Amino acid sequence: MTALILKNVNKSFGKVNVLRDISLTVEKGEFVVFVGPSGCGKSTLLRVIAGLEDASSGEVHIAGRQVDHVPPSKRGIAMVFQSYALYPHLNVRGNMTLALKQEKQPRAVIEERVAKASRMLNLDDYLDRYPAELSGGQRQRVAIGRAIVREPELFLFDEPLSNLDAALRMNTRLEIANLHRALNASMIYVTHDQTEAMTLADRIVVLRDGKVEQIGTPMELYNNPVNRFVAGFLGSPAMNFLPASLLEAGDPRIIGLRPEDMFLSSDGPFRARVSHVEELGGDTNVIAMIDTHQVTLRLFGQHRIGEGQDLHLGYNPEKAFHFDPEGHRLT
Ligand SMILES: Nc1ncnc2c1ncn2[C@@H]1O[C@H](COP(=O)(O)OP(=O)(O)OP(=O)(O)O)[C@@H](O)[C@H]1O
Repeated sequence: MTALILKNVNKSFGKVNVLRDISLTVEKGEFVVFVGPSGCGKSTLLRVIAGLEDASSGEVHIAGRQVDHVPPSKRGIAMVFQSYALYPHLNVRGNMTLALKQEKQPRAVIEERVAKASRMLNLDDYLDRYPAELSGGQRQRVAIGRAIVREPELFLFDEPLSNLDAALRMNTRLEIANLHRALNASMIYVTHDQTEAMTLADRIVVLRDGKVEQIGTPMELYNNPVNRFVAGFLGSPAMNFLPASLLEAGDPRIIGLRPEDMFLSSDGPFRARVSHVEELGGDTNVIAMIDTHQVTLRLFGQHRIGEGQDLHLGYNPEKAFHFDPEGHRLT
């Protein structure tokens, strides 16, 4: 059975079309990530799925049931927000059990589910604490635990890690990946952190201006983006774009080169001046100007390169992407 089907979903606020003709199928057990620039409609789409917003037209089906007129609490979904949204006057156990009590689940079921979720999330020692007595990471784990105990058909995550610091983000990201595996749950996850998107997703949906630009596995999108927008959106540092006329006068195309596919080469075709060097220890990012175009190279290891230095740069032609001036992919 499919976890979610969206059929031609549109949403407008007044005259503004925020979601445009979105169709998508999520299989049971799949982890699907929505990415896209700020304002592209990721959260609105999640809220339409959750029932917190009504679609202006189109259909939402969850686990085989059309839910367009079903209230959020009856859709079989559980949502985890960036802000945690815990009840401050309830302790961890109270936060995790509230929805189950409202559903009038038997006490034994409630206890069993809380025990299982708190074990999975390492929350056993915190069940009597109140949200104010927890760290940000612990609060987010409680919010995730609250979703798990409901055993939803579909988990919805809205940027759940964006309030956490970098180290905690990485740990919690791994926990979410483990949870997905352990629960074999269907999950939809909104983020604008593309590391989260690349590492967590079975499939990524790239949105732009309320429309789906491309859907695919992380590597499909990375290796075979349909256009310049997707090519530039996935990958960190981002893909470099250079006018092909730098190599051949009059060529209107744009060349796309990933930072790892450019290198130092004394007979390389590009002359560049280094504007900045980021030494990461294991890697070095070199930011340089080719004419008026900024490029980033990702070099393996440590390099003695200084600002203002002139370099010759080469690239691997097999790894080059070509786009027409409108950004459509050519090769
Ligand atoms: N209740 C509302 N009324 C009017 N416009 C809205 C409403 N909610 C969202 N919008 C608009 O819809 C568009 C999409 O917003 P949405 O929050 O879905 O984007 P997003 O991709 O999640 O962005 P971000 O990454 O910044 O959170 C934005 O232009 C936003 O201003």
